[in-house]
Amino acid sequence: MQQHQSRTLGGRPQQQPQRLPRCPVLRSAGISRSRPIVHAEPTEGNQPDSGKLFGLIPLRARGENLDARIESGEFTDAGSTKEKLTRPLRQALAKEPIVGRPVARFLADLGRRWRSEAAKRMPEARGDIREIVGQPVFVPLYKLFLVYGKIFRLSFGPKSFVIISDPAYAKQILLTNADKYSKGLLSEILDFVMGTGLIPADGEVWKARRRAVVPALHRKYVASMVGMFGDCTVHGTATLDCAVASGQSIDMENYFSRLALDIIGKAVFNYDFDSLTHDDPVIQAVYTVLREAEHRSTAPLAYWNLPGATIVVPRQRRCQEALRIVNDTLDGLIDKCKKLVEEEDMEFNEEFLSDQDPSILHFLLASGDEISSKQLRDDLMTMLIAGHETTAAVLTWTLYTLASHPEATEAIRREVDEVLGDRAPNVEDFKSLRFTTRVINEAMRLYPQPPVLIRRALQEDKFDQYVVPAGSDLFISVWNLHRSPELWDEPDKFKPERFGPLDGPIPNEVTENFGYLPFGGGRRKCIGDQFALFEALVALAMLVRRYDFVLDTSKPPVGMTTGATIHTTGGLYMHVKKRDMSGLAAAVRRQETPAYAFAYGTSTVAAMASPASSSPAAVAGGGCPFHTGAAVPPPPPAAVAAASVTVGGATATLGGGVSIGPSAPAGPAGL
Ligand code: HEM
Repeated sequence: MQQHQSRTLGGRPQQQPQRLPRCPVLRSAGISRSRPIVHAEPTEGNQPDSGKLFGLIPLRARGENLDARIESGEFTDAGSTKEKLTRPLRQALAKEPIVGRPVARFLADLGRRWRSEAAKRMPEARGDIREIVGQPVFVPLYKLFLVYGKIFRLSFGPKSFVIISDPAYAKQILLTNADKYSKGLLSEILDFVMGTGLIPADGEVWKARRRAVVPALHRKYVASMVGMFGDCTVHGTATLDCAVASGQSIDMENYFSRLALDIIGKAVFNYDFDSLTHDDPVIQAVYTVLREAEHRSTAPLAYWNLPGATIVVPRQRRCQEALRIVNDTLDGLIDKCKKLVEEEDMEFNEEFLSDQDPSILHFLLASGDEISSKQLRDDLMTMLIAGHETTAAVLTWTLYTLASHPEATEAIRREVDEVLGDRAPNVEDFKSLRFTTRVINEAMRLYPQPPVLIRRALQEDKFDQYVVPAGSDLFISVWNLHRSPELWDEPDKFKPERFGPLDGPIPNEVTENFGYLPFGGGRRKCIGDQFALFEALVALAMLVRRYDFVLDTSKPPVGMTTGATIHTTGGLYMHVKKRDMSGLAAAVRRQETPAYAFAYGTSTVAAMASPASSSPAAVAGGGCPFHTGAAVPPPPPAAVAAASVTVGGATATLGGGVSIGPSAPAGPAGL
């Protein structure tokens, strides 16, 4: 790897980009409909909110600045400057045999020493933060990786970060020397929402919480969740059917965000957000808090720590209010579950699971784990956030990728037709849904969630010749690892076959020797990896089998922006059509009561073919929270004013806006 000199990244001010609301709920609720000016294919990104404060350089200009400077060779200047400066003198002296040659030899020795010292100094890019802020951070990091290689320091004034893009170094940080690292910056950023939950916690607290929480995701629990994934997916098809009937495109990123929220709410604390069919203050509050966590992870100034910021800054005031709503809701759920535990007559064992409430919260309380309500809340909040955005992003980018790979879509369908037919998957089916799993594995390689893992060195550590002092902040760029030309053949191409024969092991950090980290690795590896993979698999298998998804080309191209996970810049708008299954054998299209209906009782799979989904009300499309701002205008109010449609457990009153009635008990055929 070459040695490089420190450089200054500069930027020129240009026009200010339009702000883009990233919250799917806000977007779908039409609170702000602004669209980004600058759009990029998903190798670049768009301006998040923070770009407005700290940089006036639009994305393209920023990217081009960096590209132009890389091309100019300024970052590839290698070796010792002193050695280079003295080289012409040495060459001139070498021509003079009496005095010149001995001096030249002396200078050559010195030059060798300078070069070897320089080789021990880590390559360093000095920058103007404006060239990085405001675009997805992993994009410039990738460009710099291609020039600087597997380890380099990125410095902005007094701040600096070590960027790691090498599997062996990643393994050292995550596995072999894991006790030398903490979550550092991440704990500071997430403290306001996760406190000492598993993701930000370190040391003894982390050990204790991991010991307590991991057993809750036992085999039987995950198997029962698979049934719930199917139910939630089916519930969500009402919304897709609205889109089919109306002909309007639908923001599938928003859709998956809501699906994942509904699932994680039930899985973690047995709360039915039902965000797929309605909006309410709790859902809004959850999204406000999520967006704030992302905002804080991308903002270069921790202004919220300034005295009075939470009172004076409107955004921070809103965040405090949202936190209060979420905390109150969680406290209520904790109290309710405590009462259930007191009243129920269930013996606790390591596979404890209650039909009435199979949540992780129930397991934790029934286990007799003595923890404060605050710690419990921190744990629940952590899992809510960790398990929601990630899975939603994986589904979003998988579907996006499939849109340009019809052959993969067809292969998924063949597999699902054969293995499942029209029923939802159960946990046993995963052994057979191998190609579909590979598609998700490959989409997670191309779009890792999160794209960067953050650590702080608690002690000095060494990576080959490079010393990283205690206190250093390190970014393991999973994006760089997953797209490294040294590790992958045609790294930017979607090739699910790259992981070998389908009957081989499911790729993970061990099979790929830390070159593939979809769920991290080592002792802080994701505790929800199986849960999440099953969740994505159920949703993808069921939806791709039943619907055709086609990108809405009338919308701006899909670009990337980032918070904790990779978001699209303006939504993933797709036209949805029912798949033509007329050619399929009737036997495959049978409806049956699935064996998975374990913990969440009523299965709604049979409702997939319910005529209610094509009722006039559904055709109107106004009941979908997704369609409030869609391109095709809703029907005139008079036509829909009195219409109502029952969607799963909620009655949606149609009227051109999001006006959703309270949950009403509806049978499985409610769809
Ligand atoms: C596709 C979905 C998911 C992806 C891509 C994902 C990814 C990750 C990654 C990369 C890490 C490691 C972070 C680090 O080392 O800094 C992690 C940790 C974690 N994940 Fe997930 N995750 C997903 C779903 C879930 C779900 C569903 C849950 C909960 C049910 C969950 C709970 C956690 C927790 C608690 C941690 C912290 C573990 C620790 O530090 O001990 N994740 N996840």
